[in-house]
Amino acid sequence: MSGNETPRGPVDSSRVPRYAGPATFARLPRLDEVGRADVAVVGVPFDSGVSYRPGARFGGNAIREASRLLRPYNPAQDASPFALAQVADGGDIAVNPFNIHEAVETIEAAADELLGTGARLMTLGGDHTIALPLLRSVAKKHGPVALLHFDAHLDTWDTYFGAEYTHGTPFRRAVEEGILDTEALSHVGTRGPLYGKQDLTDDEKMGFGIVTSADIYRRGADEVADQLRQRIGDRPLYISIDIDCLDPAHAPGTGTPEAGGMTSRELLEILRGLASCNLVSADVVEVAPAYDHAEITSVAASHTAYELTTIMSRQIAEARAK
Ligand SMILES: N=C(N)NCCCC(=O)O
Ligand SMILES: [Zn+2]
Ligand SMILES: [Zn+2]
Repeated sequence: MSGNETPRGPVDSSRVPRYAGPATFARLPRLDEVGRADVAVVGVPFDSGVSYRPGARFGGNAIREASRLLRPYNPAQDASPFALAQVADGGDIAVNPFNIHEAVETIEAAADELLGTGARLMTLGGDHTIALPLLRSVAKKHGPVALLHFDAHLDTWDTYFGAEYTHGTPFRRAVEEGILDTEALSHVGTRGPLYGKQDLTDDEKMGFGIVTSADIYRRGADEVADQLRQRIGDRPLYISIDIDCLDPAHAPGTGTPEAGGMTSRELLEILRGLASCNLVSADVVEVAPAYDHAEITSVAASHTAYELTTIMSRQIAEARAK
C-alpha cells in the first residue's frame, strides 16, 4: 500500500459470519490479493527442533482459526490496526521437516524477501528454532536489534544431542552471530527448573536481563513494561513470544509447559505498555494445538499477535503522517 491508498481490511462479520470461509489471520486479505503489505502475517509450520512434545507445526493455522473472532477496533491501544496500515496474510513458508539446516535457510530467505518489500513481519510459529533465521533476516535490514523474549525458558542453551539448531538454542546462536544488540536483551516470564546454575551465568554473560514470572506477579505489568521500555529506548526492537511464557492454565497447548507462569492478561498488558517502542518485527511460537482445550492457547496467541500487529500498524501510520 502506498501512503494514500485505503488498506483493505478484514471480511465484514456483519455480512459473512465469522466462522464462514477460509481462515486467514483476523479474516484479513491474503497478501497476493493486495499486492504488498505494511505488516505481513506469515505462518511457519515447522517443529523439527523440539526437545519434548511435537505439534507446533500446526500452531499457525490454529492461531488463524482462533483469530476469526478478533474485531477491527482495539480499545486498549485506541486504534484500528487494519485501517491504519495494510496488514495481510502471507500464508505459510513451506519448509523441509526432515532437514533443519535447510529449513532454517528457507525461513531466512523467505523473510528476506518479505522484509525487502518494506513489510514488517508478524510470524506465527512453529517451534522456537525459527526465531534464529527471522532474527538473521531482520538484522540484515536493521543491524543488531534489541530483543524481548517472552518465554518460560532461556533458549540460550548450547546444543541438544550435538545439534546447534533447536528450539532451546536460537538466542545463543543469535548472540554468537552478533545479530542482537547486547545492550538491550531481556527474557520475560522465565521460570522452572534448569540444567544447572551455569545456565544462568552463561545467559548473563551473553547480555540478557531476566524478568521472572514471579517478578511480574510481585511488581505488576506496568512497572515491568516501564523498565523494559527504558532499557530498549528507541532501538529497533524484535519481540519473540513463546506462548509457554503463559501459565499452562492459560496456554496448555504447548510442547514444554512449566507451572507458575504469567496470565494472558499480564502478557497483553506488558505488550500494550511497549506500544511506543520501535517494533520492527515479531513472532508468536510454540502453539501446539493437539494439547489445547477449547482453543485456550490459540485464542491467547491470536490476541497476542493482535496487540503486536496494532503496535506495528500505529507506528507505520505515525511515520506516514510525519
Ligand atoms: N523453546 C521452548 N519452548 N523450550 C525449550 C526447552 C528446551 C529443553 O527441553 O530444555
Ligand atoms: Zn519456552
Ligand atoms: Zn522458547
